[in-house]
Amino acid sequence: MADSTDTDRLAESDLDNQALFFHKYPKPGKLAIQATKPLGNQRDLALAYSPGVAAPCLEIAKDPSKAADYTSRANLVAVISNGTAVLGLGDIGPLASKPVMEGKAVLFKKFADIDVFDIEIDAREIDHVCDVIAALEPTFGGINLEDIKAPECFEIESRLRARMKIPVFHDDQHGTAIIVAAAVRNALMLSKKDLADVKIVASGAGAASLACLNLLVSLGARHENILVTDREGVVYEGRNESMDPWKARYARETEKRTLEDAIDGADIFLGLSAAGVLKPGLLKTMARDPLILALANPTPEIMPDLAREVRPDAMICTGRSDFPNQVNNVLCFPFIFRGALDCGATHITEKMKMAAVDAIAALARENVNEVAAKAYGSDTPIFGPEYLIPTPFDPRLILKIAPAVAKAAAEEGVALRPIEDMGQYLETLNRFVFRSGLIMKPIFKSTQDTNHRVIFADGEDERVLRAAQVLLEDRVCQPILIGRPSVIETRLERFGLTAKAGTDFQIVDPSDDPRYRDYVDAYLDKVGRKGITPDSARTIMRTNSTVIAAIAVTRGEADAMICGLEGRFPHHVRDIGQVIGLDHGVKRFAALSVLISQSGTKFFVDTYVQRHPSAEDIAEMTILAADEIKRFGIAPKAALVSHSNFGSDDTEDTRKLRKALAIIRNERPDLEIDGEMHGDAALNPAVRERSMPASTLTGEANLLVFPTLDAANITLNVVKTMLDALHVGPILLGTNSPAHILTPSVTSRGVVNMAAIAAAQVVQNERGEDAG
Ligand SMILES: NC(=O)C1=CN([C@@H]2O[C@H](COP(=O)(O)OP(=O)(O)OC[C@H]3O[C@@H](n4cnc5c(N)ncnc54)[C@H](OP(=O)(O)O)[C@@H]3O)[C@@H](O)[C@H]2O)C=CC1
Ligand SMILES: CC(=O)C(=O)O
Ligand SMILES: [Mg+2]
Repeated sequence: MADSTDTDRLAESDLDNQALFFHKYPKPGKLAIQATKPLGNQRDLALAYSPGVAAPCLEIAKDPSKAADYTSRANLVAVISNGTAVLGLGDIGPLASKPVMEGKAVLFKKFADIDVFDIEIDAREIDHVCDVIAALEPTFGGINLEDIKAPECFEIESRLRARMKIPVFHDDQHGTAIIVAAAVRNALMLSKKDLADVKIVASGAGAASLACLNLLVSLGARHENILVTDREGVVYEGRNESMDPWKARYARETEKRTLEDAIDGADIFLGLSAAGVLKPGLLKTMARDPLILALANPTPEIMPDLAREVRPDAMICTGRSDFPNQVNNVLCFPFIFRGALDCGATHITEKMKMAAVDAIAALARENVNEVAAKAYGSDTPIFGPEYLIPTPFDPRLILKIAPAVAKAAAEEGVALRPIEDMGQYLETLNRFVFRSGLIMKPIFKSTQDTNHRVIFADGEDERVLRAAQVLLEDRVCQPILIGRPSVIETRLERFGLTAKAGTDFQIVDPSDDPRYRDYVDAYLDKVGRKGITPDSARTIMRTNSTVIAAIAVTRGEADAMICGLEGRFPHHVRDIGQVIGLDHGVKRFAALSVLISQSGTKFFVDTYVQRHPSAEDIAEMTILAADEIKRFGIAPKAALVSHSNFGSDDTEDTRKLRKALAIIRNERPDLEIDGEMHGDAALNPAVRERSMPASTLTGEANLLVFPTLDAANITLNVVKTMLDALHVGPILLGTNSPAHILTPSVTSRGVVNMAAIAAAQVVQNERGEDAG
């Protein structure tokens, strides 16, 4: 088993490699453009392009506000950088900044469904930068300036705000300031200190730091309580080196010259400078219950564990997602822009920023509701030193920040399209709660540090080896690999993976394992009367890694198993059936597949096992699938899909579905389900309403149940390919212990997801046993 020091070492050394791999495959980069209108025929072409396109052009020429109706502009933001202050990496230039800007674009999309063009400009002079950006106004609904260094960024932003009639927002300044202000407010509430009295020492006198200080001052912090340091040390009155008018506002008449001098007695350390600037010893002189905001990215001014050693009373925040209290502008920019775009704001005003601060700070102090709890996984956070602000995954962020910002915009008179019906607006925002594509989050969270053992039948496969490394680093489970140790070691080295076979994970070598005889006996116990002779059992136990994995699970040497990267699905089903068997009361296995795409998450059953299920089989698989879906924190809504719509045809299959519906309604009246119905009626309530106004299904179905394997599997693959969706699964339903059969086309990410699902099933089964 790997201890935490081992896994830390692995994580530090291998994250870079994984990040390079992640960015390169399957397509370089993180973004692509997607058309939102079909271009299926000559007529579509005539509408989308010449001659039809002239009509919206002329409408917009007459009335520019019509661009919001006829183009994507109102939901399109430019993330623009000149690469002069890229994270804490410094002035690495516009081209090298592109991965960060693509990353910001993806966050805009994921968290707030805002489309983004990332624009990296080769321009450093203020005039040049402003001319380039101002000229882009016709294209965009908003401008998010990113990683442009101080002091130029201040002038650039204020000039562009004056020149442009769309929101211009320098994220490193204001996004950071908003989230810092929220964290400070909540921390001071816990330490029972007043912002007007606290002493603040800042490391960094650049874009982020000065904007944070400005906002804190406007909230009540006092200039005379603030000391700012930069590369030259304390910013004092009379200093000439590396000064500018924005820094000069914080120059103090003081004898202090170093961070060490300045931090003495400070209540808040605000780090927006560079890695490792804050040495642990310096924390000793800080006031009681200090707040340490070590926000440099990717490596903070001090790592939380070092800070905690010296100051156990400290509240510690970083910009990173792998520690509690992630104070990062990602908590702000997607949501503030969502609110600003939705009301057609021409500017983001101080009042809109304050509304965002209030919303974020208040959210952390609210009880976590059921929906949000799912984003946090098993440990529901409680407001306190380890939970000063919500995580970026909290689905309530968009519901709170966007309306507050839009309301403030209307009050300030900068909203061209004020939101008229806030209730209705909230409804539309609700779509993010389940469409974020972050569906695997509760699964991963529930497995954290539980250390369950997942055995992989295909332990020599590159995808399994890559997955094993990720699973170890992310503390999802302890992988056990079946394979030849020498092959595994050579491949780990070849793929640049730092995990060590035998140390970081256990290996089961089928040709040389001391438990071999015990395994053969255990197998014969299971299958001895099913036509397997002792001789063939011995051969199978040397050659069939699915059987070996399954025996390991039944002997309690592993908690769950993954196989199927090679070989035929039905053979693996047979082996698992013979050894692990069916869960109590279950008659047949079935396979549930999840498709995650930009347009939502859908579950499909049975995609791999039962060719021609009976009505009883369909009822059973639907109930198993619905229960599995709850593990993802989703309430199942099932549709029995067919070529027939609520009795429009009468065939063997439609009768079968109707009978299945009756069985399910009888056995599980709690389940929201209807059928048989067309696929479009399942997914579109308006279509369903036309044919069956009295349907017991509400909204969009998320579980599609098919009459045959052909129908389910064909639909799965067609939809997956057309939507470029991520397939998670197949999840084998009905097993006595978690066991999953992947398909030969699975990626290493797919292996990770399925191992996490298996580990989460173990966790949940244990909880069920404890409760029972
Ligand atoms: N967590 C979050 O959400 C955010 C974090 N950040 C982080 O903040 C940092 C600064 O970003 P930003 O303000 O945009 O960049 P800027 O280039 O505008 O400012 C950087 C500031 O840090 C100072 N600095 C750099 N190195 C050191 C050092 N070794 N010791 C003391 N001071 C130093 C610079 O000093 P000088 O003036 O002397 O050059 C300058 O004042 C980055 O690490 C960035 O990742 C930024 C935005 C958001
Ligand atoms: C988070 C961010 O914007 C930065 O570190 O620059
Ligand atoms: Mg930035």
